[in-house]
Amino acid sequence: MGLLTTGAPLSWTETVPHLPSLKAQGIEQFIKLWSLKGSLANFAMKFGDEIEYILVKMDPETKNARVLCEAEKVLEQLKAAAMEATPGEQSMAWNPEFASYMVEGTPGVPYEDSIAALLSVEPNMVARRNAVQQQLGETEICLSISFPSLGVGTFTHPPAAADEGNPEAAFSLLWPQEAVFNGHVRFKNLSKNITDRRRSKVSIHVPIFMDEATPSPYMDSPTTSGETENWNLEARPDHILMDHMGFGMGLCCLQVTFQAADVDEARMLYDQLTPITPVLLALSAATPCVRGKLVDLDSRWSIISQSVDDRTPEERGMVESATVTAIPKSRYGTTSCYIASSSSRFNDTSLLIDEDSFRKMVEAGIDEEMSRHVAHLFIRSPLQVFKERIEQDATKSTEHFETIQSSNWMNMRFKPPPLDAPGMGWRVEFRPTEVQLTDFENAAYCVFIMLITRVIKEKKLDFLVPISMVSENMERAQQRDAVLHGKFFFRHSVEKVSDSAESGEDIKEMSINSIVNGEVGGFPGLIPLIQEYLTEVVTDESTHVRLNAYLTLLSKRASGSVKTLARWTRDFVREHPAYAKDSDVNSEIVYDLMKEMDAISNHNKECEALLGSK
Ligand SMILES: Nc1ncnc2c1ncn2[C@@H]1O[C@H](COP(=O)(O)OP(=O)(O)OP(=O)(O)O)[C@@H](O)[C@H]1O
Ligand SMILES: N[C@@H](CCC(=O)O)C(=O)O
Ligand SMILES: N[C@@H](CS)C(=O)O
Repeated sequence: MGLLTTGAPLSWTETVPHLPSLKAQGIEQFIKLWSLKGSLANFAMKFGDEIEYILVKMDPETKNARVLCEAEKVLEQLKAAAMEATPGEQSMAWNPEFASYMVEGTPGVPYEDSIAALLSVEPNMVARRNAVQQQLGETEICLSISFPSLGVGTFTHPPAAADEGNPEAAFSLLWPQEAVFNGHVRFKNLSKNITDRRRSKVSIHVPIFMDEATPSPYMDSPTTSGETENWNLEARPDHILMDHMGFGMGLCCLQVTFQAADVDEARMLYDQLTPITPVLLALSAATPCVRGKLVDLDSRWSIISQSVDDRTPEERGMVESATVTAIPKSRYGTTSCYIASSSSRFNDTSLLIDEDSFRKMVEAGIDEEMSRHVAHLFIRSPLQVFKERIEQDATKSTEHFETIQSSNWMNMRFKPPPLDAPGMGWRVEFRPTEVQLTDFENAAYCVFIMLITRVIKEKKLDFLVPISMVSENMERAQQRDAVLHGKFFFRHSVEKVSDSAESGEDIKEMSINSIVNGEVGGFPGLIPLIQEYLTEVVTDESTHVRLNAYLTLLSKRASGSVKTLARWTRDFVREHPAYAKDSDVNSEIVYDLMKEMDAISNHNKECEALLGSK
């Protein structure tokens, strides 16, 4: 959801003169925050999930499924209904997301660190889905997926045409402004400022899945008449092309946030969970259809990365410059460094930092690793600044820090306690997991992430590999069927850090199956490690059974005995009578896919291939 402060937003041109001051204030705010909150201790472990849902309008007569752009109205109703249901203590909370067809739901208050809380994750998700569905009409459905045919013809309801080349719509030939959430300026403003900073539309390339009848080479063409020449300049053989932030940020995920006891524990968890993020990306793969085509990737990650890439041509290294430093990646991308002092030897890539910010933090007594992490975030420009609040008092606001922090979208996010929330501690957010179709699956992934965090904490396990290997693993995790065929750098011994790890002796390339389920005589496996922990802390048989159902799902996904949503969707498309084996997922297939998904997520249909036998 990001930072949702309000006011009159500055355009990118208006922001430029203020950049040095905004960054200086942002760092001053972080330094202040560190001095006020750095020594907070003894916070209880808490956690919460965030699920992004989409609204879909089904038209049984024409067999069309379109995204329903009514999130603003639905959110208002959801908030009102939540208030009415349990005054004072709401069981769910609702927030906007980038697209006008998305809503984000979280538990009303974070969960406590207890086994009972783990068991309440799924019922809460069920209640959330029902709550959204209750606000919808008969032919309107709520799904926790990324919509497969964004940008294909008139893909919204009410119908809206892309305002071709309109600067307000970030010049997209395919995406209408009506599909961006209008109830908060953040989303349109981010989209516009990204385009303006970059000095061109975003350009998103995704390799197409080459099926038997897919034209080869495949050249994408715009669905509208305008700007064909520019489109052709951007298009790449065998790739589909998309030209708006919505194609990325209009996709959905499942995120889990943890509160740590103190800042040191938060740093440790941030680092230890980082090598596990690619494993979850591969294991949760759910995005094989993009812009109405089967693609040769299984996840949303690189699409979102390209969709918010605000780097200038000089920063992207496309135009030589003696004064501008090239930045190797987008602001949505893989984590660049570990942040605990003890992890620093695994930071094996050169890290771009904002030198001035770094110097100020070190001079203020903040250690080098933390200063480097924040100075790395600060290589990015603020994209969301409000006229009324350019000058701020660092004892009262952290807005300029948060503006940069909340638009650095990486595998993990390290979240300082807000200034004005005395009960809130240091938190870390686990961000890459693809959202799953059913509440059972989303609960399974959330509980798994929570339990592995618990195990890391209790058993002091060490998963660190050089950060360059995490980046490589993130690339591998997105590949088609990475869960079955990918190999990932992983430590095969989880003893406390040893010197051998430094020389790489402790690290092997392992399959997701080996990492998740373990190897005979080798790596014990994440699930066996969790199970061992559960036998120590859970005495009640029925609790074991329920938690084991979640672990079994992930275990079977890892071994390939049940499909990821990506594989299941691919198979559905390829077996559909209207599929011509040419990679095209036409409107009839999309309609039937949405219908099938709705039936499965509402328990009207069993799906053993996806969920396993219960
Ligand atoms: N004290 C806490 N400890 C752990 N989790 C928390 C805590 N407070 C909130 N959460 C969880 O954090 C998530 C939302 O975090 P936050 O309110 O910081 O949202 P956000 O701004 O959307 O974050 P982001 O943009 O980083 O996703 C929810 O899952 C919520 O349940
Ligand atoms: N929808 C984005 C996340 C947006 C956010 O950071 O809140 C994703 O799928 O990763
Ligand atoms: N929802 C994300 C992307 S726009 C954010 O607000 O940060």
